[in-house]
Amino acid sequence: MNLPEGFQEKYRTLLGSQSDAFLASFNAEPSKGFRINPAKQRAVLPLVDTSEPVPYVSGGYYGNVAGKSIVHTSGGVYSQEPSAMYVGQTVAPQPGEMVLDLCAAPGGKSTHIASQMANSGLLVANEINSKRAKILSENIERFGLTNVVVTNNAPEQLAEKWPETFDRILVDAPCSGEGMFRKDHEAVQYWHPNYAADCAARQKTIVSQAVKMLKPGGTLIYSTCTFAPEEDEQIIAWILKNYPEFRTLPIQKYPGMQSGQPQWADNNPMLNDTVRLWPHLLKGEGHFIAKLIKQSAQITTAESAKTRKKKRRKSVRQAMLTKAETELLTDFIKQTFQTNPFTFTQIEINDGHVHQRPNIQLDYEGIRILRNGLNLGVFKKNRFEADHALALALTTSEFRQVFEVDEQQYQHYRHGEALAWIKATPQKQSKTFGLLTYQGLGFAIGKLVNQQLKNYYPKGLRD
Ligand SMILES: C[S@@+](CC[C@H](N)C(=O)[O-])C[C@H]1O[C@@H](n2cnc3c(N)ncnc32)[C@H](O)[C@@H]1O
Repeated sequence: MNLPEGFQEKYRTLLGSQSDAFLASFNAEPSKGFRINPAKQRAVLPLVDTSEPVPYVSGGYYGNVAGKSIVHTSGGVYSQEPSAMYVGQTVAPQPGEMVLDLCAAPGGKSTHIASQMANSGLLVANEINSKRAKILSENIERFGLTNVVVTNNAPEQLAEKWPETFDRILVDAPCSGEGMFRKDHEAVQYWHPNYAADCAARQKTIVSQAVKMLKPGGTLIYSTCTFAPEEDEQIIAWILKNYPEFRTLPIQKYPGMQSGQPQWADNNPMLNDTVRLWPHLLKGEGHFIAKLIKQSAQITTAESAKTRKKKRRKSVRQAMLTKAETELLTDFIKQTFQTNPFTFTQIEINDGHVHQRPNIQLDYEGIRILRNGLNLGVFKKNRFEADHALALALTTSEFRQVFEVDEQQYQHYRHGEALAWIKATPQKQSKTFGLLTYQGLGFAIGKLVNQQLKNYYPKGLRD
């Protein structure tokens, strides 16, 4: 790979005797990996090669999974390069917590974080870029997550709304991406001697908003996929200097991982707690991770009281279903599921679209929401149409009708075609929704009508 002269010089100076190995690593193949969705593990394990586990991530494996394979489309796995998996592992959310992933698209860390929360508590997965936020939302859906709200806002807008709200915040910052040069050759072209400093300025702006949203006692995780000290140790040194209520927490170092380098910033020994993953020392791309705890209140007591009052004044705006809509939805649930899998008190309707919000609620006025928990479906004239998300969030045993398809039918359905279905037995009810599975994994919703499985595969996902 052609690396800019300035880049090579910079890392020769910083890395000394290690620099040859470091620069040579750019000519090696990038590492690939996938993470198994714990909720679908039993069905996925026989279908993937788990011979090479990533030693520092439970459920993480080296290898490649095709995007069109059933383990991928059913949300059984998330393809993620191995070093990046250590970020979600370091976040280590506890069930029931309120977590914010501030720079979340396309969703690698969010899907990992939410998987560890086992659908309890709340994860707000935010992405500033609207196109990327849509992809994030699709990945949250694919992973079958029901406790996630996907938002599309600038960090400043969220901080205004949610002061001292979260137990954990991840800032997986936009960065110069030097650690991804092997994966994305184009990224090299953006490199210039001041690029890291430009990125650092933006990172400080983002972090300063994250700091406001963290509860006292809360944990901030900061990560980048770059080697540049300006964006790594120097950002953490800046946080420690400007926000004295923060201190670092040690991150476990597995073989091949190194401590952050205090001498690349202001020599603060706390930087030894941070971790660097180098491509010449382990099988993975370049990453930096820091974990910090906020020890005391960031905003003054007077300000907190004002915020609490403001929060109390805001009533929760929850659109309710009409009697007719409730009846239609109840019929749909009875016909489709063995027992009611939903919590009615959390069901809301927005423009005919029905969703079950997570059980922890925030004030979302003025916030752009792309997904709020689990999408159930939409009212259309006098019927209720099931949402694709149900196929991914619910298990096969929850559906009354399960249609196990073969390889060819799997491909056809994903192209958008209806399937002839003559296997219908008397107990298979006509005109009701059911789950399509392939190799035991649910991947779509379908409706059996006159010995045909009508296609409900979302247009945007067809191929
Ligand atoms: C490293 S990527 C995040 C990757 C993601 N966490 C994952 O694991 O899939 C950084 C993200 O920050 C977003 N971003 C860019 N500028 C931003 C800003 N000023 N504030 C917040 N996020 C920003 C980018 O659009 C990008 O999606």
